[in-house]
Amino acid sequence: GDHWGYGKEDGPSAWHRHYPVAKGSRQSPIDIIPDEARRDSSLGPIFLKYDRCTSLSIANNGHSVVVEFDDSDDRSVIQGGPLDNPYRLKQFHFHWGGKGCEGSEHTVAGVGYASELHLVHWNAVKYTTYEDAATAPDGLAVLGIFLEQGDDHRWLHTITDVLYMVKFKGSATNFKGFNPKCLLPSNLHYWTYLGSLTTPPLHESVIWIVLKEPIVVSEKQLGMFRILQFSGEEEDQRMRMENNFRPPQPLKERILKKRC
Ligand SMILES: CN[C@@H]1CN(c2cccc(OC)c2)S(=O)(=O)c2sc(S(N)(=O)=O)cc21
Ligand SMILES: [Zn+2]
Repeated sequence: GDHWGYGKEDGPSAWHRHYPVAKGSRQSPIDIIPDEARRDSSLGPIFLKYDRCTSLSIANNGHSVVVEFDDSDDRSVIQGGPLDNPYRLKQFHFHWGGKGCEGSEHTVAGVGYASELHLVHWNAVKYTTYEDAATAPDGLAVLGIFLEQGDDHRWLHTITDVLYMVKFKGSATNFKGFNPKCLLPSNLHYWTYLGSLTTPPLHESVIWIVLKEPIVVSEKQLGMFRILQFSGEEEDQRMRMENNFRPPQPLKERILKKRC
């Protein structure tokens, strides 16, 4: 099983022991410095075609809460921006902090948000399976959306109201008819760079597209994420799921880009 986590012994600073790519040349997340982002005239707008998306389930995988989609055809894709073809939506999940402190993975000029939503897509044009795509340099496209603490988010309730059903690691339940379009901010201005999964296996296979505009959610809604447990129901050690974020990694020889 997964022998990694976010604790002192098994957390991000220890991942390199089992996953040496943790010290690679295109690791994620990064600290985004807006003034250093290079304008790129070849970057067009991104298009999210989620209208026919089919959510299937919501689950606690011991690292986050994940909503899985039917990715057996191109019914829900992201395209445009830095992408050469459409990438299929496979799942989305969140990263968050402890009481009132940081929680996002990417930071902006050194400042973190309370949480970060990741919509994971894969290149089904070039690769036959998700697993093949997840190890290819242009295999995945992850859309990152910051969550800022403030007023209640009307639609996030659809998710936070069912978290009690997936409290423990390994629990899952039906979650049909959810369209993540309702979690998007009003404008899709973005930064983009070549990076990796932010969790083991840390594959350097992700084209990151991080939206500039956060969505606003309430402290109460953020608190609902913290009823989740890293641990399974049978384990006697209760481990509240929080601070499940990797800190920013060295940019190295990469250039952060933005649309003109
Ligand atoms: C546990 N964390 C997820 C692992 N996944 C996974 C699943 C199946 C195979 C595989 O590699 C072969 C990886 S994943 O690709 O769904 C992603 S994306 C991602 S993030 N934070 O960078 O957006 C974390 C994870
Ligand atoms: Zn993630």
